Amino acid sequence: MRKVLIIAGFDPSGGAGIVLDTKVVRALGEFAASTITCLTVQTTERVYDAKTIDPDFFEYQLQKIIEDIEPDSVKIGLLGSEEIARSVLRNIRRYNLKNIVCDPVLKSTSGFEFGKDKFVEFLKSEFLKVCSVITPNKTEAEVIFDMKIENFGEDILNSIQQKMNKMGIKSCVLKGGHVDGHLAEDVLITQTEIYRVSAKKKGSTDNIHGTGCAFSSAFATFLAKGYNMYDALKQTKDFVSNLIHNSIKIGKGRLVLNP
Ligand SMILES: Nc1ncnc2c1ncn2[C@@H]1O[C@H](COP(=O)(O)OP(=O)(O)OP(=O)(O)O)[C@@H](O)[C@H]1O
Ligand SMILES: Cc1ncc(COP(=O)(O)O)c(N)n1
Repeated sequence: MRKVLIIAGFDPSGGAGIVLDTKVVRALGEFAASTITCLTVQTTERVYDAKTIDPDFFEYQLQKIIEDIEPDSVKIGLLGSEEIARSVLRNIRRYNLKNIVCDPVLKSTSGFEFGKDKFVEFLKSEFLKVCSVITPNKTEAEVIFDMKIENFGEDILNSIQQKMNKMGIKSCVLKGGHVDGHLAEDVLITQTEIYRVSAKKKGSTDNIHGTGCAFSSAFATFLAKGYNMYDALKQTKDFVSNLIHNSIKIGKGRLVLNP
């Protein structure tokens, strides 16, 4: 069995974060271990508050679990602070971790801001370049690449590719759930290639949450299984689209995925 290490935050409603991530890895037949970066007060309606774990304590759990399970891939979700991000970076280097999928979570679907300016600058200048692939949504990509992204036209994608090369970012999947249109299109941009996948859109993206978390944990699981980037993306897209089309209402707010 393949082992996926989840580094992410805790959402008590189970709609996002580590609870959803571990269910995704399990649904795909592999084993998930997890380290918690941050606790949230959160329901299907909104995020009320978030508190990052003490950075030394976080690093202690991270190192012990890496030494024990030796993961085949890593999914990074909500980091929540520069200190936690620095700790993750240090240990990616120390243990020479591979197949790292980073979902650069900056804001929840409901609008809660998880990252402040210094944290974002650290991600852009030092953190994202050590990841195998990053999976920003439209808003996160606009912050990371410092540009407006109205659509996934050739000019915009070429400009992102140039910026990635300058910043040292190896690969990026731009997720298009929040881009207008009747298709949910995502684009994998590597240093040399641009590759698109799409699926039928269901309802309003703003009414479902956890899609980005499920996407990055599925992607990390397919990399752990040995798929290349393109095949991992195709498999992930099918898996997540299916979850979205079968999303359920468990509380008073948004629909959630139920892998
Ligand atoms: N309404 C939808 N119908 C079908 N697929 C969707 C829909 N919304 C998003 N997707 C797909 O779900 C995946 C996640 O994309 P999205 O842009 O929603 O990420 P996100 O904003 O980080 O998610 P979230 O913030 O909800 O966790 C992508 O593959 C995207 O194309
Ligand atoms: C612990 C945690 N991690 C990530 C998200 C982002 O997910 P979403 O954008 O669907 O709210 C979240 N709300 N909570």
